[in-house]
Amino acid sequence: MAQIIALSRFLHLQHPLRVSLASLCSRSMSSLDTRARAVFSAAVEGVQPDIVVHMSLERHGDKLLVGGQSFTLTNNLYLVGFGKAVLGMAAEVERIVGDHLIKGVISVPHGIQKTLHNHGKENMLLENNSRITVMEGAKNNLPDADAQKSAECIRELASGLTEKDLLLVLISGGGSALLPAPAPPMSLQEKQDVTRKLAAAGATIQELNTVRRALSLLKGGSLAQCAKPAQVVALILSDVIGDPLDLIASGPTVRSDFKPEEVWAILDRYKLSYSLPSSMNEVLSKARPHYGSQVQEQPEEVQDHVLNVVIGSNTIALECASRKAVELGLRPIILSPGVCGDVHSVARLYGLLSRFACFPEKETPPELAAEILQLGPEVGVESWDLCRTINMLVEERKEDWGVTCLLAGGEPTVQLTGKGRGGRNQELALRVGLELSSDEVKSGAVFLSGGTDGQDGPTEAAGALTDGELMKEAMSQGLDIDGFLTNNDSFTFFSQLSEGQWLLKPGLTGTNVMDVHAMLLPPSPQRDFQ
Ligand SMILES: Nc1ncnc2c1ncn2[C@@H]1O[C@H](COP(=O)(O)OP(=O)(O)OP(=O)(O)O)[C@@H](O)[C@H]1O
Ligand SMILES: O=C(O)[C@H](O)CO
Repeated sequence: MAQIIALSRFLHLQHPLRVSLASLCSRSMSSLDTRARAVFSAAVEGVQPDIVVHMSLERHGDKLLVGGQSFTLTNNLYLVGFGKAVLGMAAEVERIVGDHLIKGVISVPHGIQKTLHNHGKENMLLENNSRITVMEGAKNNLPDADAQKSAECIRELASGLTEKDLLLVLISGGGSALLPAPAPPMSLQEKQDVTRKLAAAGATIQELNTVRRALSLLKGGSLAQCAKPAQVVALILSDVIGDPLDLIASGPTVRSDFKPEEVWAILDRYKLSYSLPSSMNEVLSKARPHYGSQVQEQPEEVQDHVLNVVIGSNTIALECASRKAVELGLRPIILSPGVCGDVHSVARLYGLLSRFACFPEKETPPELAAEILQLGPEVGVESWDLCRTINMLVEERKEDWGVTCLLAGGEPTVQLTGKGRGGRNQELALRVGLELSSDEVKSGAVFLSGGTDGQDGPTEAAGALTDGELMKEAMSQGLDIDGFLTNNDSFTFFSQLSEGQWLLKPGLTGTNVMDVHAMLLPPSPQRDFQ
């Protein structure tokens, strides 16, 4: 604590600020609301599958430049892909290098072609004469027999390649469920049971995918291993905080060490060790059959035929949002692309930051900055990023730079206690609205939280917007916020509030780099800095 207070002193937070209460109550809501929506759209636009592929592949005659390396095209190109966004990625790859493409197979979510077609996203669909076979599966994001069939086709294609060939692997979120290849003797049903139990017990994506990797014939680098001696280039659209290559879609092109004790520790943590099928014991007790002894003796040689390139991520989405903010006359600050942790703590952080940017007393209480910094580890934000943000907020206000647009991304979590309809973005917006409403002095902030895939939980909305008038608005319409929150019913709440005008409904976007948060903080020109 002492350290944190000292840090806040270092940040010059002791300015005696004088705030005029009346001035702070004025709001320019509709304009901020519209700009917040435009900033979100720009974030999503910047990570559209076809756009990120276009930005990362450069074609010069028969040369393909990617990730700083050059590959020669001699009608030697093959393609596989799995994930929610790979259809759009594949369509763009085919537009760029389709003349050298021999064959491709992609595993995509059930019904996605029809949905994209219905949303008018023809640019994300393959041409009728495409050389790529599209296989749909994994209904409700769960591995199923269809996805297993796709995984088999992908494995077969990769296994038949020679050293003259180049395999492009398209990877995006949802790829784990779309590439199920249970290591024998484990059955698909058994593997599905294990992952479902882990997910229901609250395992993180890191834990879940560590287990999935250990039980698979294709994850944890094994797909790239199958393709050897062909060159492998993986284009990855990241949906995991920090973009860990070995975890996104369980890393089929990234060699990972197989450590059974790590897997057992995870199963123990969620008290699952004693309710597992015997096949799992068998899989975990022997070295992976497809990783021969030669591989283990010379691990550094295993993947020198593989190039993994992250072509889209939450960071890129935030950068695009930031550029849009500037265009709209806002002053962007990117807090972090790694916001996680319980939605209560995340909402608290935004409440504190808004309060900080607009404190009502003569001086910012050092406890305010201290509490912000203390929350950092709980919400996945580094102290350095919080300090930088606080410092910029101080500077922007001091120099009267206008409306600030605080941007962040990541994936907070909700502990479900009720049976309502909602998602983590709508629940976060609702909780931030409560924070903003409970402030004595209104900052005039508008907050937006949205899933970049366009779908927040099992709802038709991507997220919602909110501001400090939320509580008053809800009360005047007879809506009991606490009741909706207890039942995790944020979608119903926002649908009923002012005829759903606060919902964010971009429709299915065809991409996924987790969530984007934007908090627009209007200036408070009446502040005097002495
Ligand atoms: N009623 C609800 N209220 C709040 N959050 C919910 C509710 N129902 C589900 N969720 C949360 O929504 C999340 C699942 O939503 P979603 O389908 O958007 O997942 P996702 O993690 O974005 O998946 P993907 O990464 O595959 O897109 C889970 O974290 C779950 O806790
Ligand atoms: O498919 C998966 O494993 C998740 O979406 C994380 O990438």
